[in-house]
Amino acid sequence: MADLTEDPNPVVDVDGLLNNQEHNKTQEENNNNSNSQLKGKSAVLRKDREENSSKNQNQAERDTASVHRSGSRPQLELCKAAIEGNFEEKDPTILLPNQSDDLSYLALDIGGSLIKLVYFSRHEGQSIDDKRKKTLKERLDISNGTRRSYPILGGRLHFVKFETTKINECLDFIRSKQLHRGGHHWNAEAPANENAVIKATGGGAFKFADLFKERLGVSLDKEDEMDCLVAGANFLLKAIRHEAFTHIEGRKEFVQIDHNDLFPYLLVNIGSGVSMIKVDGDGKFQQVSGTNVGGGTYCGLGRLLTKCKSFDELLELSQRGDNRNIDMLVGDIYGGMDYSKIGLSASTIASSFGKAISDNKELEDYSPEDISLSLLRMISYNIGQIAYLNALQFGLKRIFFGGFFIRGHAYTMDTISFAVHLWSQGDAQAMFLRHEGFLEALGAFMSYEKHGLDDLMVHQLVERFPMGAPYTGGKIQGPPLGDLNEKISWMEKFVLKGIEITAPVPMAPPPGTTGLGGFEVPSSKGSTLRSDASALNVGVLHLVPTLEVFPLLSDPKTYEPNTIDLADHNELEYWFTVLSGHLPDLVDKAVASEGGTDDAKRRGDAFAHAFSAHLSRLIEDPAAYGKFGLANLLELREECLREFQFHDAYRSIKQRENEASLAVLADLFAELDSMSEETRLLSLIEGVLAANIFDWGSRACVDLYHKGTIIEIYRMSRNKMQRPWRVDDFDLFKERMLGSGDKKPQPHKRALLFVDNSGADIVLGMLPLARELLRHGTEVVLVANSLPALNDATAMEVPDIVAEAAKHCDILRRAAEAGSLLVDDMINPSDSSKENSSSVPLMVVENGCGSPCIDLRQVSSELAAAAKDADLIILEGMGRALHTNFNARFKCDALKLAMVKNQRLAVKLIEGNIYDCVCRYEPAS
Ligand SMILES: CC(C)(COP(=O)(O)O)[C@@H](O)C(=O)NCCC(=O)O
Ligand SMILES: [Mn+2]
Repeated sequence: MADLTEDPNPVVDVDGLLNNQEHNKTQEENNNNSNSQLKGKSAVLRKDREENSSKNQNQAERDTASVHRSGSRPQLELCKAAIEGNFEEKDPTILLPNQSDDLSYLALDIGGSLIKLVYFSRHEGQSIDDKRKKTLKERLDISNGTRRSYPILGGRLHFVKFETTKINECLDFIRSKQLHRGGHHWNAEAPANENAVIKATGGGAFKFADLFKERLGVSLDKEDEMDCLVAGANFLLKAIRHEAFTHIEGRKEFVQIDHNDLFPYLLVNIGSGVSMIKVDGDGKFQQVSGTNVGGGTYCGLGRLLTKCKSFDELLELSQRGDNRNIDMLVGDIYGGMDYSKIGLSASTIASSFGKAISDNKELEDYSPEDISLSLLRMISYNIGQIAYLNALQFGLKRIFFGGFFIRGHAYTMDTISFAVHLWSQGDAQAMFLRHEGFLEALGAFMSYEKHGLDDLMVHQLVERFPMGAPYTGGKIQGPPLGDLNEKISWMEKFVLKGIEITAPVPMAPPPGTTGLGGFEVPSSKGSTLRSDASALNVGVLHLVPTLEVFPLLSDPKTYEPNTIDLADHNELEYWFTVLSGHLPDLVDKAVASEGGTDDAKRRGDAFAHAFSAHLSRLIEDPAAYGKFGLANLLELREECLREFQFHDAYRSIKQRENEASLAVLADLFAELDSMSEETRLLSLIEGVLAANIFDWGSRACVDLYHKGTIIEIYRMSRNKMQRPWRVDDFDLFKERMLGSGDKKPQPHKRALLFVDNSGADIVLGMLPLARELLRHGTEVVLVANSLPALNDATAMEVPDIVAEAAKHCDILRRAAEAGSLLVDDMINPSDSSKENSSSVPLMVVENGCGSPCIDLRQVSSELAAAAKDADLIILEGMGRALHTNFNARFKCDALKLAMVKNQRLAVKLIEGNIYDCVCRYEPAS
């Protein structure tokens, strides 16, 4: 498509349709006027439409229902909420008398310095099974009863740490959440149990057993630490896609482990001492070696040598140290040169603390910082070396390191990695685990019977990062922020930091921690590798047994949803700046969607700070939340909105755009019907591409909306359509649809249409295309979001849109009836049964997500079921066809349609310009 203007970032002149007065209108005002403006102006589209406010009301109610149905967060019952105690208090307790308790289960790992908790929570009452859904289930042959129903499925796992010295806080936390009530009974209805038992491991399970009995009335059921360690590691490595990562020269790289090819491996657990365990399977392991030089040695020697009191203090010191002042390096021996013959660089440590032999200095003459770093490296290096030698001896390909010594500390991991690399001559790699600190607690949790956790597969787990969680994996801290008010006041306390991070200043790519093969000084890293900054965040694990891998992916193993890799620092920098720039507008929309009340404003501010804090955290460490692409970032924004109870920020915009578009739909149908089949197909695809311009997530488009009404912009966009598009496989698609010459091809059996935005996009773009497919005898399934994201149409909203559209079109009406879409709104129920049989059905399914993009490894079971008979998929919009899935290959024919509404993406992806279009057709592979 040609540029809308010559300027790649244009202010678009809508074909001279607008007068100056109109230029100043907002989109909302314009849309309200759209009906009258249409009259007589458009040759294509002409129709008045009555106001239908009762329908809007209906829609709003459905939206709310939608949130309850598949909302990914609990709804807080704030009625009669009250602050307990003094309002001026720093962290007042907020009582929520009407909040029903979550069902929760708990396991503990009580170590010498930290208590780790893993607990489960389930929120009830999330499913409404309406008539439409039931019919759909029958049609798609989705059964309910086959899954083994364990109590744990369908909830969340939370990971929390406390310092052991603050065990009272931990007990208060358990009590406040009633985590001790569930015990091992898995029964929500069970009354508080006199003989309740909590699974626990670690020395503290013995030491604090009486305290737990006294304070909470529960007994600790002690589990063996090593059993727990291995069970936790096995679960994580099998169930979390990117649990393991390498850490080389300051760079984390996530490793996808094939869970069928996990065993055997070496697990190195670095606590006070070090255990090395050969793991051969679930519950199958043996300790093969170890060393007494471990975390305790670092702490003990460090304390004697530096007067530091704690492990964290020591680590902090090491950040500012320079081990060259105390270690003897290869260069010291070789006059500054590398010992290249055996591959040792000048900066490699030849002898830890070796300089002290000849320096003729006393302990006080060395800085505690340098001592701490030398010690840390000495111990890490030694552990890495011994681990590798054991892996070699037992023929183990993989070595995973865990234990409290590591704590996500960059230099520790780099040093271990260096040792493994050096001594294996590059054959072996050290790997670390994101949930490293929680292995034993998770293992203790696994030791409850019949939890169902080990039946869960990778695609049934979704990790989310609600506020409060971001720091639980890094700095040790207390309870996560459980309720909304707590979160808001926490965010308010961060206002200063928030201002600082509203416009994140991207940093240069982090320099290597060690330099090539050696040990450079950490001071060169400035703040980029603070010990807490480099720690990985541990989110909340949502266990969603209904998620499935999309069955039409050619190769799910190699499938990567994200097109843009945020590991590329330039990309990260760009997209962070863009998303920060969107924030003020988004907050305005969100607050307005909730009536602009003071409460909504307060939540809006908190949301802005929370999302900025996420951005800031990710700028600091792009790997902090695991492997994170642009699609994850866009989803994080939606999740963050939901967290602050903005369930549908674009609700009214969507409604207005739907109405304006539906008003002209009949005319569009009439015009399309007057065309030849070939012209019509082209016009339909053009229509989809043109209408994809209605995207409230694109800065450029939003600026555009101030310039005209929906219909004006739609017409302008259509008029500018010029083939060839930047990616133009239309002819190929046409041939598949219409054949060439006299040969009529077999129509597709079933098409899945992944719809995108509300308004013109779905009404004037995708619905007419769906209608054409139906006309060809192809069943059509409209696939829409489960939860709102920007102005995307949701699966709850689409049936009403279809019902409205069906009023203007027999094809749609019959197909919708055949697909039982009109069960609630049957236009003429009496004649439906006969026609049902003669029409292919039109159906709607939810996709299982609430994001502008889609990761096809985790889709709803109804979409997976609908996919089984599908031989065509159409992915529409930038989020689903470009940001994600642009490179995805499918087992069936696939059409990817989108307008590129971002200049940088256009350059990067298609070497084109903003508003260029993509029509990529890929026959079944
Ligand atoms: C969020 C989106 C992917 C939604 O696009 P859509 O899928 O609706 O076509 C898109 O608006 C986007 O990439 N925005 C980037 C930010 C910008 O250009 O302002
Ligand atoms: Mn969209």
